[in-house]
Amino acid sequence: MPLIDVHDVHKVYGHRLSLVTAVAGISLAVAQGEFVGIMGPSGAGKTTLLNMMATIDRPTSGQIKIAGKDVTYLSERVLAKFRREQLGFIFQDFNLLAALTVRENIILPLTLAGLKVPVIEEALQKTVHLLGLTAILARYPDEISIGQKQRVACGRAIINQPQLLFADEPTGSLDSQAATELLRYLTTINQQLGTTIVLVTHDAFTASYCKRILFIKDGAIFSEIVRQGSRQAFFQQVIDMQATIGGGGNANGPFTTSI
Ligand SMILES: Nc1ncnc2c1ncn2[C@@H]1O[C@H](COP(=O)(O)OP(=O)(O)OP(=O)(O)O)[C@@H](O)[C@H]1O
Repeated sequence: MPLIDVHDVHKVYGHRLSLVTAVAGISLAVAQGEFVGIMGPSGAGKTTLLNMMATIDRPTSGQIKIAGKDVTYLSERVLAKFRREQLGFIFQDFNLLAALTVRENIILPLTLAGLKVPVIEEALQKTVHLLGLTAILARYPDEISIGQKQRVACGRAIINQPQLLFADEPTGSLDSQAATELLRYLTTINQQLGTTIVLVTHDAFTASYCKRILFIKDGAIFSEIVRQGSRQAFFQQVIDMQATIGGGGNANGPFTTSI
């Protein structure tokens, strides 16, 4: 059974006189433990698709199952609990709370869930050890680097050990060194913790860390590539596919030189 099962999903925004079809009948499956990228031109429907899989947005029609559970039409209250317990999220702009320390930001999901201090402390230690954040726990977000900010956001996303981690342009605000670091940590999370990762990106270097990439165009799946050889070879495949798909690829983006 796939961990994520998307069946003929459509998403239409707007009202009768101005309808926008963001997703036009996508079906896909993501297996447990996969590291999947979603790419495609600007406006292709990537974020809409990710948000529907992440239960942040609802399909207009179609069905989405996560671990066999149909999440398509669950109530908002049930979905909020499901997200808190089963899913992790990383966004381009980190979404850290400026008034909280790094430590408080990372443990926030567990504090909100009302877990006991020793349980929180144990989870915190594991997370900060994995992400190399031990030395900066007492600092505030405006006292750390951009790359550290995204690692803190990553820590907050995985502290509840979600089976699924969704990331929307996680390297979009990072320089190439910080991006590389984050991508190595995401690889570790995928390989060591077995966390399934689904990531949206415009960037070929970022995508080259995935094991499989779905290319979306005009709200539909255009093609798919699977990494078989080296990451460098996969990077070239991504660039080639971006050239084929056209419109909005980032083949000359800031990270292409670091390959
Ligand atoms: N809330 C909304 N209301 C109306 N239209 C929307 C909304 N969200 C997205 N759209 C439209 O749906 C289409 C797909 O948007 P989406 O953000 O999913 O694309 P994307 O591939 O993630 O684009 P980008 O790479 O530029 O972020 C676009 O035409 C967009 O303008």
